[in-house]
Amino acid sequence: MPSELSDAFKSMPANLYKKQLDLNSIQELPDSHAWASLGEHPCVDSLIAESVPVIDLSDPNALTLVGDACKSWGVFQVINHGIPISLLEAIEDASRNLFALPAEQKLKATRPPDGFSGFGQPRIAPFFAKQMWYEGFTVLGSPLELVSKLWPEEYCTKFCEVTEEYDKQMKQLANKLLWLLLGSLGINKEDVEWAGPEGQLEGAHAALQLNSYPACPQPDKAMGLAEHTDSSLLTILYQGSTSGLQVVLEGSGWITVPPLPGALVVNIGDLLHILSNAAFPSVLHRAMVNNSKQRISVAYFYGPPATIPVAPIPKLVDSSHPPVYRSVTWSEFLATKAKHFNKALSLVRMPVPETDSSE
Ligand SMILES: O=C(O)CCC(=O)C(=O)O
Ligand SMILES: [Fe+2]
Repeated sequence: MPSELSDAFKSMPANLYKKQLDLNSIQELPDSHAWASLGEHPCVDSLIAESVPVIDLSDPNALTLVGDACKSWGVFQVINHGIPISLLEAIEDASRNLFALPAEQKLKATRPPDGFSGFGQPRIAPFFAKQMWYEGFTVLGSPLELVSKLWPEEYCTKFCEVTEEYDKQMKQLANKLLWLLLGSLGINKEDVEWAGPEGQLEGAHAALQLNSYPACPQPDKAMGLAEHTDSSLLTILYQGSTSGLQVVLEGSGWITVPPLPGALVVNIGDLLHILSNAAFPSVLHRAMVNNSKQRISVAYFYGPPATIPVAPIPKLVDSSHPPVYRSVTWSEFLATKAKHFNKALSLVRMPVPETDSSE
């Protein structure tokens, strides 16, 4: 099993750049990008009154509100989160500049088939018959080596300064959110072995994913990012001011997470679903496109140290709540997901105990 996060895809190489078209120059939706069945899974915004909770982190009731949102939705938006708007705007600008580079220039920094960082289609692309109206740039660790293939030193330094500051501030927020989320389940710093004595989660890993969805000539037939759950503990998403993110509301269907000025979307990932012994659902989500403007989003995937076994927290396990999952490291889970995609969680699920038929 891979020991480093960056090695997670070594056993499942996928060429995610080879056939990439320059989406900015296409006037008509090619068949390769036309998703026939989208109409079967429409967005139900106009049919339901509910919406993804918006939580003010400075609210004295934040713990309860966050706990309720995580249990029923697996996703919420946060305001008063402490990340300056100027930093959110700076990372959006930096992403726009990156994606505006000419296609042949981007080829110099494509994601290697078995690697993590660089330009490319999403890792989930091989599991879908059609291609997504999407381009991504993933950063694990410092992006300096990669971006120095794209820009002169002065531009690289600026880009790296923004991503490093973003990473630093997101890490603090992710830490705070994780303890708040776990706190809502009655979990303290002593209950998580890898948290460290002060709960500082020193070894926590994170990856930054810059997403671009160019304006699309036929948005009702195209898919930005197909439905998936994230493999993280939690993901913090900045979606700027352009709508596109949708989540599944169980029993109702897809609903939009509307962009709110300065707000961040927080969603539960597969590993927190496991850690919480399935108390928090890992929310299914997707991104749609529009025909008037490019949409940029920035996802910060926050997870545990790469090789620490993640399992349901013992305090959440008892005879009436047996462990739903076996333990798995983030690296192992990423490798499993790369191979089996939406079956990965079921592959780490504990077998359901057989019931005694004589009773
Ligand atoms: O662009 C979005 O709204 C969603 C992005 C996302 O789900 C991801 O990067 O995993
Ligand atoms: Fe996602």
